[in-house]
Amino acid sequence: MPRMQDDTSTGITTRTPPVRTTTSSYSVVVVTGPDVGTSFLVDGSSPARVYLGHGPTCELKVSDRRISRRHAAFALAEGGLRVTDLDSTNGTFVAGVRVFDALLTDGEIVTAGESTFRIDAAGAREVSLSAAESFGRVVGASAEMRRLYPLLETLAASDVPVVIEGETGTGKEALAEAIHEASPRAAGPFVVFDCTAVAPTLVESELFGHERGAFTGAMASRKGLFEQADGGTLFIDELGDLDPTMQPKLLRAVERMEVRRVGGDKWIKVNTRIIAATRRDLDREVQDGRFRDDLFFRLAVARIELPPLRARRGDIAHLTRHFWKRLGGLGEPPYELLRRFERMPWYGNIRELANAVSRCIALGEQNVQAEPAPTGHGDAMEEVLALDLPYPRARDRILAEFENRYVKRVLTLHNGNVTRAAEASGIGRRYFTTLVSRTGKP
Ligand SMILES: Nc1ncnc2c1ncn2[C@@H]1O[C@H](COP(=O)(O)OP(=O)(O)OP(=O)(O)O)[C@@H](O)[C@H]1O
Repeated sequence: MPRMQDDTSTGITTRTPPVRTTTSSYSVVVVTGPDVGTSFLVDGSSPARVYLGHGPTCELKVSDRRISRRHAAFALAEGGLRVTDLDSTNGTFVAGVRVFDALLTDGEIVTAGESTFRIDAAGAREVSLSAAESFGRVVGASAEMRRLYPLLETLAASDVPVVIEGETGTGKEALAEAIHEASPRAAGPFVVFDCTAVAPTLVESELFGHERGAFTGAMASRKGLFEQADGGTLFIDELGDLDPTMQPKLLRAVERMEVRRVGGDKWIKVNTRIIAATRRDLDREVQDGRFRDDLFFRLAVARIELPPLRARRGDIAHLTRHFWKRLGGLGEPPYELLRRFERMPWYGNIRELANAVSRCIALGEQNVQAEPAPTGHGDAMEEVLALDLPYPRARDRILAEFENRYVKRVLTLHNGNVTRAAEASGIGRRYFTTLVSRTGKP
């Protein structure tokens, strides 16, 4: 049974949805130019942004070469259809004026390249939205997210490469993992590679492994991430930052599903699904020659855009409740907190929201579950000193208490993510994990 919750007090309703909903709709019709007659209907069943361009994955794909690969985006907005120029080479014009962002209404004409487009209001339309309020670990009840869920289910069942796009903190990695977990590969490994985290000279051995003696310091042979992810999914984060010299090698690995370790001479077969993410506009990277188009075609078989949190405000209260509960907040998050959060811009997106919730809980705002202190009150150091223990035992007690509180706090601040908590603590992941198990935290 889906959860029923209606919080009209915050102006946001997270009610198990009516499966059908009504939205406005607009047709974008090519009225002059090489693609005259082509049109695209933007309604509530479209992705949050519908792209115009000559790139292969644009919904409104045109052959006009004076239009950039991903030239502009259309999105339904209150009172009209919003057009946003995506830093195109030749610009987007409304009534002869170059625009970067404009609200269009019925009958308006947009010009780009050698083409003109007419915007036709197509009336209110009824569309179906998924009734789900989450997709695995990815939580979201806004129309923008519920529109995505059926596509995510289809992608999870398939084995095609996927590219997830979105600003930092929008949940790209969480979504990749959710797709993996909902896929037939769920029992296999989910392995993460961040293209920005490894020096360019080490990327090859990281991805494909190396043989003993392949380079100074290669004391033993080692499997690369492609092999480690065999039978599962390899998530390549920040794909747009992959060094150009590595791009043909990655293409070969993805096309043939075989890798050769650095310093090795045999090709090793792998069975690894690739999901990649980027905060960069890959079309622009391709257009500007920084990213190979053949690799782009191979990986962007399916493309998902995760809208920024400020573009799906309907999720703010829902996510706040989710994190509040997950991070140990007592009862419901305070009403004032929800109101304040709903007004904030969230440039750091969901990561920023999760951190804000954990700060509220950790810093003892209303409705916060009390931290279990050793005796329930007072300064832990004073309490241990008052026991008049021998020095080594007193020191161990205080250290244990410090470690316990430190680990708990940093884990809370980083949403339980051990890797990030270890980084923030400035200690190795392995040592941090030892601390976690010593303090009995998850
Ligand atoms: N829809 C969601 N529901 C629940 N938790 C989410 C959701 N989206 C993101 N998160 C959580 O927010 C944090 C940031 O998400 P994630 O790391 O997946 O973002 P990202 O887009 O990959 O960020 P970056 O581009 O910086 O790598 C994670 O702790 C993740 O679990």
